[in-house]
This record gives sequence, C-alpha cells and structure tokens, in this order.
Amino acid sequence: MTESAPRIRIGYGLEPKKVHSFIQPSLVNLCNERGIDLVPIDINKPLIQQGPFDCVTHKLYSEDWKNQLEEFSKANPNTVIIDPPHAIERLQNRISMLEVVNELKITRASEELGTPSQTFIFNSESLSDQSILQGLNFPVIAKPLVADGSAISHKMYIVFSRDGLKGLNPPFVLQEFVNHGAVIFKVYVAGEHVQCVKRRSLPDIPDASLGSSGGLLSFSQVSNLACQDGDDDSYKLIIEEAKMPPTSFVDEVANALQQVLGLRLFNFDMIRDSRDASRYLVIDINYFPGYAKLPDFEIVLTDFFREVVCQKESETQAWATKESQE
Ligand SMILES: Nc1ncnc2c1ncn2[C@@H]1O[C@H](COP(=O)(O)OP(=O)(O)OP(=O)(O)O)[C@@H](O)[C@H]1O
Ligand SMILES: O=P(O)(O)O[C@H]1[C@H](OP(=O)(O)O)[C@@H](OP(=O)(O)O)[C@@H](O)[C@@H](O)[C@@H]1OP(=O)(O)O
Ligand SMILES: [Mg+2]
Ligand SMILES: [Mg+2]
Repeated sequence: MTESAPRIRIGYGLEPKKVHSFIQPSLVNLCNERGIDLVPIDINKPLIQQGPFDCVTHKLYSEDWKNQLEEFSKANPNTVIIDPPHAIERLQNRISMLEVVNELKITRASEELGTPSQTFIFNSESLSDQSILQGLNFPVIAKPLVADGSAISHKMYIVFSRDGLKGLNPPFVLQEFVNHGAVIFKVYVAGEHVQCVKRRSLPDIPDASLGSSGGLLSFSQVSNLACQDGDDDSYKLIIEEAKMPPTSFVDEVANALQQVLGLRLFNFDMIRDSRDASRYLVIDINYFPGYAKLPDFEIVLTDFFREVVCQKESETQAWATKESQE
C-alpha cells in the first residue's frame, strides 16, 4: 500500500448481532493496514445521506432498506452493492433456494449432486392430502419456509412418522432426512475464494427409531454446536476422521452456484449420503454467513473487498476507453 493510494471505503449495513460476530477487531485492524475503512451504515438515517462508499455490503431484508439501496445506487452508480437484493431474495425461501441446485449443470464421473426430496405444506388440509406426502419417506425434517435470519427461521423438527406431523403447525417445508454420518460440509464463498470446512451435524437415524411414538424432536442451529470448549470428544473425532469431498468438485459446485445465484457472499451446506459415498446433497444455502468462524477470515475478506473495488475500477476504465474510441 503506497501512501498516495486512496483508501477504500466499505459501508456495511448489518443487524447488531451480525456486527458483533463479523466486525471483529482483527478484521478492522487488517483492513486498516491494507487501506480499507469499514464504515458502519446508520440504519436509522437515510442511506442517501451517508457515504461516499466504494462498496456497500449488507444483510438487511426490509422493503424500506431495499428501496433505499435502489435510490442510493441510482445516485451513486460507481458504488458496488454486495449483493443485489433481488438475488438475495431467492435464498429467503427454502424451496426456491434448493431449486437453484437442480438448475446446475455439474457433469462429474465420480460425484453426483442433488437435493433431498421436499414439499411445502401450506395448511392443515394439505397434511391430510395423500398426494402431497406421496414419495416422501420418513424420517423428515420440518423447516420454516422463510429463512430470514430470525431465530424462528432456524427452528426445526425431526419427524419420525406421519403421527408426528400432527404436532406441527403449518406452513412449513418437509424435507427427507438423509443419513450422512453426522458431519456436514460447509462451503464458504467470498467472490473468488472458496473454502470447505467440516462441522457437526445431526446423527444418523436408525430404522428402528422410525414409527416411534410421539415421533417429533425439535432442534436449532446444530452446526454451531461443533467443537466448542468442553464439547463431546467423540464428536471431535468423528469430524476429524470424516473425509473431505474432492476440492475440484467443491470448487465446481461453488462456482456454478455463484453464477446461477448472482451472489458473491454466501455459503452452502452439503452432506454425503451414507448409503452412497459418491452422492452429495445440498440442504441449505445462506446469504452472508458467519465468515468469522473460518481460519484467516480477515485475509479472505480484505482480499475480497480489494478484488471488488479493483474489478469495478477496471470495468469503469474499460468503458471510458471504449467511449473515447467511438
Ligand atoms: N435433509 C437433511 N438430512 C439430514 N440432516 C439434515 C437435513 N437438513 C438439515 N439437516 C441437519 O439440520 C441442520 C440444520 O438444517 P439447515 O441447515 O437447513 O438449517 P439452518 O437453520 O438454515 O442452518 P444454518 O445455521 O446453516 O443457516 C443441518 O446443519 C444438518 O445438520
Ligand atoms: O450472524 P448471522 O445472523 O448472519 O447468522 C448466520 C450464521 O452466522 P453466525 O456464525 O455469524 O451466527 C451462519 O452460520 P454458518 O453457516 O456460517 O455456520 C448461518 O447460520 C446463517 O444462516 C446465519 O444467518 P441467519 O440465517 O441467522 O441470518
Ligand atoms: Mg444450515
Ligand atoms: Mg440456513
């Protein structure tokens, strides 16, 4: 970083809990050293009155925020918005989120990619409609349709039998539970950067548990429980011993997803089917996930912010050159 190079201003619009987990002193320090200023956006003041920013990064979902971003973008066409709200919206619905995976063209000889079967239960009448549940094998997971960052959007139930469904209030998504050896692969994408890590997941469900009376078990954000202090050693061992999916496969899926989604900051959760080690299933995609849990996240994110601004500068320059030649 030469003294004369202008500093980059990244405005961030985040909920307080995200500011707390993401804007860590180590990130602020590295950004500072590398000529990047992380500037909080005051969500109680009009965005248009704030800035200037080279880039605005955000994880806010209200209509008012989306309108403000649009207005800001029109007035400041050189500011990069990470990411466009319409593209993020696709991840706020657990049906449309996974439909994306089935649009991908991944042609691999040694791995297969898919999603678990799922269906949307709109109301209690849908539950008595035999055709809706047809083709869905128990156990299943009941997931809230909306994934909007609220605690309620993470609250889920394992349902062991048809009987168990009686204890739930629609609307919700029912997704087939796939045994996968209690380890989940979380693949983090930040622009060009792709990184896969292993985390704790739900344990396999033996056939004998099916049809168990009551038939319902609630849980929330199980992967965040992994390997914390004092955590169960046997879990650590299971995670350590799990084989990673091939890097070339992970990269191919991440790049294809990035293209189709039109997003630069996201992660996806992938499991490996215990019945077929070449079969991988994407079960969840999250916008702007918890990057701070990645090793060296400060380097990943500062590289990303620089990349974004450099890319925009080259585009602007290329455009100006073309204009002057015409
Ligand atoms: N179809 C499935 N088969 C087996 N296990 C699953 C399935 N879907 C979810 N799980 C387990 O439940 C956990 C939570 O599910 P999911 O990732 O959909 O929820 P989430 O609240 O959106 O998670 P996140 O905190 O990553 O946003 C997963 O991490 C995994 O352990
Ligand atoms: O802090 P946030 O609210 O963004 O929480 C996100 C959380 O990151 P955190 O570790 O920073 O809590 C993410 O964890 P990882 O996938 O990285 O494990 C994931 O659970 C997202 O779904 C959460 O987003 P939400 O769906 O709740 O908006
Ligand atoms: Mg998940
Ligand atoms: Mg999620």
